[in-house]
Amino acid sequence: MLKRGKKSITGKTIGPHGSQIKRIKPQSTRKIIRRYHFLLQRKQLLLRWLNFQDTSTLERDDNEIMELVTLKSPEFIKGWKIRGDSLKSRDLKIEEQLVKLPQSGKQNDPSQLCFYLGYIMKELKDESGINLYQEASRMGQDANRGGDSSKILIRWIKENEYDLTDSTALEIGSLSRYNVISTCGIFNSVTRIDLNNYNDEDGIIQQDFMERPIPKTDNNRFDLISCSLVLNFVPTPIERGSMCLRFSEFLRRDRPSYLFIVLPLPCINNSRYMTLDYFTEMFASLGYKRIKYHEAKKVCYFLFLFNEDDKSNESFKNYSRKHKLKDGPSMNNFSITLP
Ligand SMILES: C[S@@+](CC[C@H](N)C(=O)[O-])C[C@H]1O[C@@H](n2cnc3c(N)ncnc32)[C@H](O)[C@@H]1O
Repeated sequence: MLKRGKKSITGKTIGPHGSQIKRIKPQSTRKIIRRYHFLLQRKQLLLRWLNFQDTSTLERDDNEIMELVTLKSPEFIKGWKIRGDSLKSRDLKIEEQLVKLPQSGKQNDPSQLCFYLGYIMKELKDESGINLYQEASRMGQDANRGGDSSKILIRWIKENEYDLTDSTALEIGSLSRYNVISTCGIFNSVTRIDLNNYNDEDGIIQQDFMERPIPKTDNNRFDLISCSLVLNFVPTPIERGSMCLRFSEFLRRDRPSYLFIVLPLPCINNSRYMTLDYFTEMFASLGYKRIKYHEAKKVCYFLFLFNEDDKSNESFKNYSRKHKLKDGPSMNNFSITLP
């Protein structure tokens, strides 16, 4: 019998559960994921510097942004086209300039910034770019590399004997129907959604959580939402806040319901604008009580119990802008602001 990740008789590498997927080495996995997040961050920085980051812009999609930036400067198109369709070699000079952007950026003339934006948006848009990113994320979840994060969620549920009889779960940012949340047999059904499903993995609905229709009755709400490494993927603090606010629309109110969140550890322990206490208190204002927390080497896991009656409109206003909580040269700026 073939084991996961072993070579088949034809020499092709077999991925989880027999699917044929390209294997990516752990170092490359990390590089791809890091670069993707780096490009997302630089895109936001450029949009801000080019004054496209007002609240109305948040509603705009990439096509609209492209039209607006092109009107500002045709350099955007030059940046977009510079690499043509050659996906192998990156433009190292531009990549270097992008790294130094925070130091040099504001002095650059706007058309140069538009050029960089064109380059970045093409890189991000490229289907094979996102495909590779998702594949890298999926490889990161491989059992040989520690497994997917729902493993710890299910351990907590079993250890604490949470009653989830006849229950349903929603997995946001799902990359595989074989994650432990789906295979553990605890849930009657697991709805899996992701913005992209380029690998056409069966059983994952291609859907933006922010566009998912809001259920009107508890029968259509979920007992548990799992949101692993998704909030950090959402580009701006206010969009992250909107996502946090929206979770409760999908959680049952007639019996205990749960929210499981996983974040890269530096979002919580090395940000100027976020700490463990701040995150916990922000969620408390939204009606969530933290019942479990675990820090691993690189990520941290939260399990919250939701209670609609604990929502406090007054206190959640405290989180509508970012507060500098700490400072230091090597800290990041991860933050969440509630709309
Ligand atoms: C880093 S991957 C994490 C995947 C997996 N959950 C894990 O823990 O490794 C982030 C995923 O979140 C998805 N995502 C981001 N925003 C989303 C949204 N608004 N709705 C649905 N999926 C979203 C992305 O498409 C991406 O596949």
